[in-house]
Amino acid sequence: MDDRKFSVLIAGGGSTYTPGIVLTLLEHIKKFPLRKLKFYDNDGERQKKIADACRILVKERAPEVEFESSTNPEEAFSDVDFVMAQIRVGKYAMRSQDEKIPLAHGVVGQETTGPGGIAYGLRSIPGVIQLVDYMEKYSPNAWMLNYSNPAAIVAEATRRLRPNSKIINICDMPIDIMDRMAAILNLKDRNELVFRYYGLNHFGWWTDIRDKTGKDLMPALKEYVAKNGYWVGGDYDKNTEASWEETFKKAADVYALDPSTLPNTYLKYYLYPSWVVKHSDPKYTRTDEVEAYRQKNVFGECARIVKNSSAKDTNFVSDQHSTYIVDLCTAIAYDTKQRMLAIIPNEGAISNIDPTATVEVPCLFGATGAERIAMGKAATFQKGMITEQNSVEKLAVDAWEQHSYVKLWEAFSLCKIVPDAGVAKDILDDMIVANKDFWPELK
Ligand SMILES: NC(=O)c1ccc[n+]([C@@H]2O[C@H](COP(=O)([O-])OP(=O)(O)OC[C@H]3O[C@@H](n4cnc5c(N)ncnc54)[C@H](O)[C@@H]3O)[C@@H](O)[C@H]2O)c1
Ligand SMILES: O=P(O)(O)OC[C@H]1O[C@H](O[C@H]2[C@H](O)[C@@H](O)[C@@H](O)O[C@@H]2CO)[C@H](O)[C@@H](O)[C@@H]1O
Ligand SMILES: [Mn+2]
Repeated sequence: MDDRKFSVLIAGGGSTYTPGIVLTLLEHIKKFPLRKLKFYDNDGERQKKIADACRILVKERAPEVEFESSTNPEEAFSDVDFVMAQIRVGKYAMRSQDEKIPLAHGVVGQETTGPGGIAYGLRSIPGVIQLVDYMEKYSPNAWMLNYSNPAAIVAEATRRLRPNSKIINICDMPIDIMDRMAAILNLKDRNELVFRYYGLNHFGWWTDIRDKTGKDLMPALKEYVAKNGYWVGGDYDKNTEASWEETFKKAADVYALDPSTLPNTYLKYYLYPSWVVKHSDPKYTRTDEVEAYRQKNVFGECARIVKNSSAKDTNFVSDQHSTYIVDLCTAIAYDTKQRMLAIIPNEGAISNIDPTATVEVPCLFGATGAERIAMGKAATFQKGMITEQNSVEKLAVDAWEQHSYVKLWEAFSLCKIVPDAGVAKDILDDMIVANKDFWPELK
């Protein structure tokens, strides 16, 4: 370890994830030393509520760290080593539309999946590209870890539009599942697992999981997942919300389709769309839950901290999502070559998939970014699914680049969870109206 200290910018400072990330950064300050912590958001009012509380948190726990919060890109992006990007273009109001419009047509309504995910993608592309451009202008040596969703479409867009940028797109879903796997096996945490995984973001499979002695852990995990999915229960799941409980349990049915691998939970939307629609309330979707619980708790706790001028007794906790991000920064900063997942141009990592596909595979993280590890061939079932879904993601980016109605209609129609091109068109036409302030005008 040398004597460097880092300046970190959280872009999307007003996000519900911000306090958890700040807490994790402070808890890991010995491993990843900080000199500055900065927030940037284009909604100053929302960001201020989080920033006022985090300023107190930082002052109490690490007074040597400078804290700044700004809506001015030059101020925010100057003198920065790492940018953690977590914006939600259109905020929860638009996430709600992404979920409710498809459901009104009997189709899965989900943040990153199907028509909802595509709609969100077309909003996120310009937002994330703008962040990359700010970073390159004001701190050209910085790295961006982007987890603004839908990460698959955003990563395809940055691959095409900013191919040389120092942006790494990431997701915490496999992290959450691997921590569950460790709990199922009575191991300490995900770092005990040596794994092989391949697919697209929110669309992948583990093919091999071992402990550090090389012992195959797949048989025990499969036996458990076949009965319980990734649901651990008890203390482990005491704060898990009902909709996530349903998702973790449904992984048992997803697993049944290919007992040679273990699946990502998001595959439930593609493989059991009718079941998902049947279990959805078109008037009360995940956004309503998030607004009623996570957003309310986070902003409520921030207000409490500000009122008390103290965060000593805060109930904010560091979670898997933020420990993963700190692990990634540490690996890049100190060239540790830690093996973690990234969403990255394929270039042979999955040998029988288009080299220009944007895939999710294990990578070695170090000073030059993420180096993909070859995962071999996708099996027939996976190859078919990946090829179709990756084409959907590519068509969505084509549509945004070319302002093309037809490309977007093709993306909706090709998507596995949309029954036919007629339904696709009906959803698309409603979404064009809802997204008029965000999407390019389609020809
Ligand atoms: N990849 C992953 O695994 C993963 C995990 C968790 C969350 N996320 C993503 O993180 C993001 C934040 O989620 P959240 O639920 O906390 O949302 P949120 O709405 O609470 O926060 C997002 C913030 O982004 C700001 N914002 C929107 N557009 C912006 C722009 N163009 N420039 C600057 N700021 C902008 C908003 O004002 C808001 O404060 C979402 O994109 C979500 O999907 C990803
Ligand atoms: O519906 P939300 O907003 O609660 O979650 C959507 C996100 O879900 C995944 O991230 C989970 C993660 O798996 C879990 O461990 C914990 O950290 O919460 C995260 C958010 O709830 C998914 O990977 C993200 O891409 C989604 O945005
Ligand atoms: Mn994710």
